[in-house]
Amino acid sequence: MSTPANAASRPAVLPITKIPSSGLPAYALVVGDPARAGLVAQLLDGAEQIGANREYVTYRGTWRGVDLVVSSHGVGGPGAVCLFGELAEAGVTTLIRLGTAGALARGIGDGDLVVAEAAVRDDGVTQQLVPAEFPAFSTPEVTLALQAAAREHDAPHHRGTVWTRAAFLPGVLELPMKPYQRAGVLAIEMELSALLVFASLNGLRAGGALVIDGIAADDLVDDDGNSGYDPHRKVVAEGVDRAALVALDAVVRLAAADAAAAAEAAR
Ligand SMILES: O=P(O)(O)O[C@H]1O[C@H](CO)[C@@H](O)[C@H]1O
Ligand SMILES: O=c1cc[nH]c(=O)[nH]1
Repeated sequence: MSTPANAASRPAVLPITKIPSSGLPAYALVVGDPARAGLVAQLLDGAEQIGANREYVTYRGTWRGVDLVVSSHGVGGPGAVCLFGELAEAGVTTLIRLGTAGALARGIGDGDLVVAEAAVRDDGVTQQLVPAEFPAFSTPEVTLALQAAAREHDAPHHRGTVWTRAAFLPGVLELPMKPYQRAGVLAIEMELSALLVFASLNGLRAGGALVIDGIAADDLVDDDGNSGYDPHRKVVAEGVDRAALVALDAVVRLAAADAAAAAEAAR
């Protein structure tokens, strides 16, 4: 049998993340911080690092019998989309962002989890992929799996919309924090809408579980311009540990449902 020219020339690893170019499992957790990817990998059975380049560090392993990858995407939507694209090319079809975020609404405490139903598209990249009116929404079954897993782990959690914003802190322009707060947006972070839109455009499933690391960084800057943003507190680390288990168990729930659907289809 002859080999198609493009298959013969396919690289063993992909150029931006250096992950294998094919054969990855269907499920991925994506996180901003490479150290967080390592932390999740430590929970997995048989974890091995399968890629490391720039801010992108990827591990593969098994959680409760489900094969999955965990990858870091760094800070910001444009770079994160590079990871999502290469994961999809290599075989991933479901992506859950396990991130951190600042609280925008009252009643959301440090270490709490926000399960995202949708995101405001201020990510600075998807405007170049599809018109701005296109929605950024989580796949409903991913949202429900995350919520069920959060309940199972007694993790304090909230479900709703988050604001994905390219600018970590504002410059001289006024950004619409107050209107989004009045609209009920729960939290602010920097990559989720890029993931949700990328997933929609590519027929993938996606969602987000975000650990609250304080109020929005905008509101933590003092009169002298010093930032009080501190995502390194114990309450946040404990929230991340809890959220990692929630996200992994959400993957188990999705995998079980996928297996049942495949068995049903085969009958
Ligand atoms: O902790 P991660 O997942 O990186 O998420 C949040 O933290 C970073 C800002 O410090 C941004 O990437 C933001 O989205
Ligand atoms: O992106 C982020 C993360 C935490 N807090 C913020 O205000 N923004």
